[in-house]
Amino acid sequence: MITVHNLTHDYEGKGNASVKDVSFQIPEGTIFGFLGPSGAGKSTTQALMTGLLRIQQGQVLYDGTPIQKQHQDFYNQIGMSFEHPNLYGKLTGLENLTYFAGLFSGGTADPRALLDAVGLTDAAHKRTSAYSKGMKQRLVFARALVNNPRILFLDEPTSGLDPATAERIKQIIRDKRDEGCTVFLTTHNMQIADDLCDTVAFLYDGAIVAMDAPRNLKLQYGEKSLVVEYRQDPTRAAKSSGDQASGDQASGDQASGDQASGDQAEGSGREPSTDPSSHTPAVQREVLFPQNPADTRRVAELLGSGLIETMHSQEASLEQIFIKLTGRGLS
Ligand SMILES: Nc1ncnc2c1ncn2[C@@H]1O[C@H](COP(=O)(O)OP(=O)(O)OP(=O)(O)O)[C@@H](O)[C@H]1O
Repeated sequence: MITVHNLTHDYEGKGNASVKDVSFQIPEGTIFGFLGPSGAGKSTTQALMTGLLRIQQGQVLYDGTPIQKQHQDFYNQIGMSFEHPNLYGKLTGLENLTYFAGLFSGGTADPRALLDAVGLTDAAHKRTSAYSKGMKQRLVFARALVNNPRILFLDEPTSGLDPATAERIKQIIRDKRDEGCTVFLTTHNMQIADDLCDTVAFLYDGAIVAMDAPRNLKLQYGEKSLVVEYRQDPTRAAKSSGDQASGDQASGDQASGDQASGDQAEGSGREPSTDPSSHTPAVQREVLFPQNPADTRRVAELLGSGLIETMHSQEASLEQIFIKLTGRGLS
């Protein structure tokens, strides 16, 4: 269990603290997401938790023991990956990992297996100065795992990665958690947090403004919305079906109009989404909030129109909740 208790840090001692009375607990074998915009105090908190910064006020305890009293062996048990890769550019990926593994006194993971896990086998013998940003990012992530850590500190582990690679890294993080590793993950990315974290804390201007499981935050602060897809134009719909009933072909204008908008519509639902040859009218999409009286009237109106194609409820995203609580987004 990691316990952070009333942590406050003022770099310049001028009363404008970067971290303000921050407290949380992270049970073993869980993923804790620390979310906040740039300058919120995430890195400062992480530096205090890992002993990189001296604690001025408050406590950081690992299984009840303050970090200041941890034995040197404590550092054999933690892994850290930073957003900005710090690698030896003249060494290959494999050499970087092998060198790093040699710094730990406990058992370490096989560097080749780690390279394989993050998709860098083919680049194992390439100097890291020639790696792309994403490759460096993956190597730094692999390096954080080299000492089979019990606690992982991850800073934006998937930023700049393509979706498939990001998914691969996310799965490794989940696997580590399932093996009992405790993960402290700092990010701006609410989707990653939602996908991975057991608990998230929203940090804003040095203070925690909300903290809970993503699902609970959505239940507590999130406003559900209704996504309604409906046929756009009843007169066109009537005309079109009338034409069909009478055996007429649609006019050139009608057909080309549907074609143009139908092309835009594939998958989005915002624009017409029909086969132009079917004469089915265009489909529009609206997001409505039932707690808003005007939106409730609109839902009733659409229901009464008989034009609705689909309707489903949608949960608020963590990003929307963060904006609701702080008045600003994460980027
Ligand atoms: N060494 C330092 N000296 C003085 N102020 C600092 C120092 N490091 C950070 N700060 C200030 O502390 C505040 C929090 O910074 P911190 O780097 O912890 O934020 P962050 O949430 O990690 O931001 P980012 O997402 O951009 O990394 C900022 O106002 C920053 O300017």
